[in-house]
Amino acid sequence: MAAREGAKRLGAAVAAGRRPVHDPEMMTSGRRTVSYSKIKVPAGGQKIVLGQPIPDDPIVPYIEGDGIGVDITPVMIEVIDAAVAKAYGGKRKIHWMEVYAGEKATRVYGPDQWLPEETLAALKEFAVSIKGPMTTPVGGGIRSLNVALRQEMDLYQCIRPVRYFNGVPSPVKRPELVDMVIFRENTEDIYAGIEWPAQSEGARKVIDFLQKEMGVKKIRFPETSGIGIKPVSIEGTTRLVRAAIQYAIDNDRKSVTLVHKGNIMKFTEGLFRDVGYRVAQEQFGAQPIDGGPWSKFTNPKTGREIVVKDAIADAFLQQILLRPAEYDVIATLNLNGDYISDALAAQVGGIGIAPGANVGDKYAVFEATHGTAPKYAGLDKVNPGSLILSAEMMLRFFDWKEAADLVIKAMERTIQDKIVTYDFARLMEGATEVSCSGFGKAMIERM
Ligand SMILES: NC(=O)C1=CN([C@@H]2O[C@H](COP(=O)(O)OP(=O)(O)OC[C@H]3O[C@@H](n4cnc5c(N)ncnc54)[C@H](OP(=O)(O)O)[C@@H]3O)[C@@H](O)[C@H]2O)C=CC1
Ligand SMILES: O=C(O)CCC(=O)C(=O)O
Ligand SMILES: [Mg+2]
Repeated sequence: MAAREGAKRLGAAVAAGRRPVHDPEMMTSGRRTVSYSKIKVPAGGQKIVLGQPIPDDPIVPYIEGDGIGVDITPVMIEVIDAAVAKAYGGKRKIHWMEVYAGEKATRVYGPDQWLPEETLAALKEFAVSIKGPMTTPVGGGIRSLNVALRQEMDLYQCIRPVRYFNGVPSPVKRPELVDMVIFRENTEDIYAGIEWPAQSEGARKVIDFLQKEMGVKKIRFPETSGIGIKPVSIEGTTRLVRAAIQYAIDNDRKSVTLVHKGNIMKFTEGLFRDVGYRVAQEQFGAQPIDGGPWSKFTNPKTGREIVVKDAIADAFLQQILLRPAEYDVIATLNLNGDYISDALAAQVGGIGIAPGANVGDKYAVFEATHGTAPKYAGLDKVNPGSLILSAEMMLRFFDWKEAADLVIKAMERTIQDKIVTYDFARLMEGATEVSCSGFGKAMIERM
């Protein structure tokens, strides 16, 4: 079976909250094959093998994360353990296994060990994991470890649902109209990290090549330009758009919007749009509406219509504020998806409750949308909601629906009782402000 078929199913399964069907080619060995130096594999618990039923006692690796990782990760674990215990009375239990990346890895493994090999090996061996945020310095320094993980593990779908919880303070009048799921391409685009600093030998060589070999005359200041390359492929676009459309089918959604800047970047963002429509037409039987390019097809599962349309990114950013109800599933490129994630999260109360999952053919790594918020690190202050809701997505992937529902119910009740962290408290009348761990406790009390 083609790997991309496996990808389609795993991605759709994560997004739809179903476990993937049996597929021998997606299986890793049921036995332990790797020995670890610093990672302590729990004595109890079993490895998740994709394609087989999720065990009742899965081992789940987690990366604590930099900055506020130290605050939110233990709270997430406490809340998820409580939900699982309450839902299954001890019949099911996650065996958490800490693995190291980012600043903590440099403390455990030594200087410059930001993403140790055994961490990557463990994330692959145990297939499904969750991570806190990791710091990326601006300008120089190490490249993003978050992006590196996505690329190394080929986690090509970044799935970020954006929905409103009643009672959350929002800067818009009708936040409840926002109900979108972003499918962000996660391995290509300008995020590939192919770039050279201004005045470096690399930049000079590339500029020289462009000017002399390619006849490029449009580099305004060639002597002082940094250069970045933006690869966008037919394969990468096809698999991402296919996953987004499959999600729309599985979840009875109304539309899939391809968001791009293809009027300006014709052969990258424009390619994304064109290939996106082609996928809809050739793989899902979509037919052009009024001569196209918007297209539609009948959802084979529900008989309802799904429209595939596109929007240019700048216009899209104003439309999600003015007419959010018109947008549903969003498929977009890496950089656009990064911007859109935070912008949409703000409409429903901010990145304190914005969850996500990175999904590929063989592995899934769940993670919040936000970063390390360094000024709050270690203060037990920030909202743990994003990471808790990312773990809730993981529970749905396990098909542990009862536990996932408990997490959502507890989140709703806690917010409705106006027990919130600082980010919501500062915008709400009559709220009780609690700490990060206090919010977790309040959630557990309301399960
Ligand atoms: N996937 C990842 O691991 C990501 C990592 N990063 C990295 O994180 C670092 C910091 O990035 P930065 O641009 O400051 O973005 P952050 O997302 O870390 O923080 C920006 C602001 O968002 C608010 N915020 C973030 N998290 C929470 C939370 N849990 N609860 C409440 N409010 C929250 C805070 O707002 P306020 O100040 O208003 O209180 C915070 O100052 C960078 O190194 C960046 O590269 C960034 C994004 C994703
Ligand atoms: O990797 C980083 O530091 C930032 C990534 C990011 O903002 C994101 O994935 O949303
Ligand atoms: Mg981001």
